[in-house]
Parts: sequence; C-alpha cells; structure tokens
Amino acid sequence: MEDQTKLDSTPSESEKYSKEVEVAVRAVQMACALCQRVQGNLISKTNGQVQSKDDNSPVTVADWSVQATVSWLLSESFGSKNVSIVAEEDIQKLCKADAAGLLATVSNTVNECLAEAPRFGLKGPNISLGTSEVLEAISRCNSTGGPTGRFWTLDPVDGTLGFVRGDQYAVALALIEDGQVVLGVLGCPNYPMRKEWLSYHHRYHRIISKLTPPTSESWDKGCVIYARRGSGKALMQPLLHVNQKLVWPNSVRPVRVSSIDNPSLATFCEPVEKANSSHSFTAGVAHSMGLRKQPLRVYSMVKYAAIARGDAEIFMKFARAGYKEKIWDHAAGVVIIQEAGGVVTDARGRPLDFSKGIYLEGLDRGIIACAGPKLHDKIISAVDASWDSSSL
Ligand SMILES: Nc1ncnc2c1ncn2[C@@H]1O[C@H](COP(=O)(O)OS(=O)(=O)O)[C@@H](OP(=O)(O)O)[C@H]1O
Ligand SMILES: [Mg+2]
Ligand SMILES: [Mg+2]
Ligand SMILES: [Mg+2]
Repeated sequence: MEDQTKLDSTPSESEKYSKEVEVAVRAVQMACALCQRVQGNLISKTNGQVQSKDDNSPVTVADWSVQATVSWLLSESFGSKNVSIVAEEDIQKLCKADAAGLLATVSNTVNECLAEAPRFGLKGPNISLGTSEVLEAISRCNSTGGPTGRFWTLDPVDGTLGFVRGDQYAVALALIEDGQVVLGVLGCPNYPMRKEWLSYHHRYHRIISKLTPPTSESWDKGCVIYARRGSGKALMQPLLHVNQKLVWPNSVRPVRVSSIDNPSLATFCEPVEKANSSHSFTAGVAHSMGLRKQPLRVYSMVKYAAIARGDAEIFMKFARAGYKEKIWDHAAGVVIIQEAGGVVTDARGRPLDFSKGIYLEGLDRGIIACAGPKLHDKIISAVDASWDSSSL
C-alpha cells in the first residue's frame, strides 16, 4: 500500500519535466517571435538599438527583452520563489540616466510579446508590465549556478553579432539540476530550408557575390529544437508565424545526427569570427584528420542545432587562451546533441562540467561536438597531435 502511494507520487520517466518542457518550449517560441520583430526593425533602420558592452560585444533591445520575457514567463508558471536563472544580461546600461528611451523600447517590446502569450498556450499579464517590473524580471536572473539544486540558464540572444547582421542567431534555454543539464531548448529563427544556406551571410553576399539570395520564405524557416536528458530523442517544431496558433504535439518531429563517419564526407562547423575560435588551428586539425569540405561558419548555437539535425557532422571551437566559456553558451546545445545521438566533450574528451558556476571551469583546450564516436575519436587524436606545436 505504502509502495503504491510512492509510485503514484513519483512521476514516471516519460512524464518527468513535462511541465518544464512545455513552458520552456512555448517561452522560446515567444522569444523567437520577439527577435524576428526586432531583427526586422534593425535591418530596415539604424536607430541606435545596438549598444556596446564593456567588452565591446554588441547587445540589443532583443537581448534584454527576451531575458525579461522568459524570466517573467518562468516565474509566472513555476512561482518566482522556485525559479532561479543564470543569464547573460544585466540592467546596468538600462538604468543609466540617458537610457530612458532604450528602457521604454525594451518595455514596449516585452509587453507586445507577452500580449501574444495566449496564442502560444501561456498566460500573459493582466495589465502591461511597468518599466520597474521589466527591470526586475531582467535582474532576477542573477543566479550563479553551482553543483546542487535546480536552476535555468538562458542566453536570450546567442550570436548577437549574427543577429545584428541579419544572419543566424539562437535563443537558448536549459534546465540544470545537481550539475547536470536535464532539459535544453534552442530556438533558431533563421534556420534555412537548405543546409547550404546556413553559411549564407546576408551582408557579405549582398556586397560581393552574384549568388542568388535565398528568398525570405526559404530563409526564415526557423525551428525550435528541444531534448530531455535520458529520453533518447531530440524533437523539433517549426517556428510559429504571425496569426498561427501553437498546435502541439502534431507539429513535432524527431531529429537525429548524421550517420556519416567518414571524415572525407564530413562537414565541420565553427564560429564566424576568428576572435572567438582559431580558424588556423581548426584548419590544421581538419587537414590532419582528412576532412575535405570547406568549414561551415555559422553564428551562434545554430551550430549545435545543425549537428543535431544531421546537417553537419562536427562542431569545433578553440577560444584564445584565458577565455572562459560560459554555461549559457553551451548547455542547451549539449543535451540536444547527446539525445540526438551525438557526442560532446572538451578537446581532451572529457564531459563539460556545468556544476561549477557560470563558467565551464576545467574545460581543456576547446569544445568538440560530433555526430558519432568514430569522428570524435579521430578529432581528439588530431588535436592531441597538433596541440604542442600550436600557439594556443
Ligand atoms: N573572445 C571570445 N572567445 C570565444 N567566445 C567568445 C568570446 N567573446 C565572446 N564569446 C562568446 O561567443 C558567443 C558567440 O559565439 P559564436 O560561436 O556565435 O561566434 S561567432 O559570432 O560565430 O564568431 C558569444 O555569445 P553572445 O554574446 O550570446 O552572442 C559570447 O558568449
Ligand atoms: Mg552566447
Ligand atoms: Mg547572448
Ligand atoms: Mg553577448
């Protein structure tokens, strides 16, 4: 009798995190809609919506607005006492005396997005949020993570550089419990219909190439991919477009990593910017392990999505010495690739450690994500062989 009660109160494996999955996927869908609207405005006019952070990296209305929106939705769904979030942005810039206009724009963007909540199956606020509530939602995401308990990690706009260039970017939300990523959701609003277009850089091609640009229909396909740890599957839904209502689970389909394990047929992805990862080191590794195709340079965690969907086989990132990778740049992508059948480790073959706070402490050399163990073994050996002679 006692055992029966225990069974009833413990969710079965397949029900575990079901509310978290639903809320997180819906919140990321909403965040993607918000980003599409802001990106559209950014491209059509330059009106000071791109700011520079202290490290000179860009931040936009979308970064703050998504952080506020997702934070508010998670608190509303689970109760603010139960929600702890580690996220990229803070409110310093928004609180400056000359930032009233910027804050008003963020506030309007958040309210415009939250007003659409019912279309996504979530509840919005009864009355619009005031600026102080918006600031509170952003600054509440100040958890520092760690080895115990439960927290969310959010990169409101990953690949902000790609975002402001009208290119690839992602919204990344993950749930971490006792140091392990248990749920990952990646929104990729510009994921194109054809994988070749992943490396189609709008601004660049508009200026120097005669290539026919993808039509907006085939470019803005967009998807949300998500996975629960231990489920053995990663799922994808199309992005919800204006006037559509979220139909779930009809629109969901599983994704799987590529079965290619021959290096000469494999494609590797890497960051667009040399400053974020050494292109010369990865070229050496690629050559020595027999990769023959041109690298696919893509902004943001869309690289993780490309591996999970089987559109590329390898992702490598080797940041400069001293740069510490942050958990929100990887958590969602890692669990999604693993559940889609792939392997993700540091460049020595060790698992990434999400239990040490906001950084991936102890990460050795770089990050390697692969469609399968054969390619993974080959890369680890190739990195090992060329590491000492590199200047990294
Ligand atoms: N110096 C340095 N080295 C390595 N990584 C850095 C560095 N500076 C920043 N970042 C982080 O990289 C995130 C963007 O990574 P990407 O893979 O999208 O790079 S790239 O834009 O394609 O070059 C980017 O994420 P967002 O800020 O969310 O865009 C940063 O967290
Ligand atoms: Mg990022
Ligand atoms: Mg970001
Ligand atoms: Mg940033």
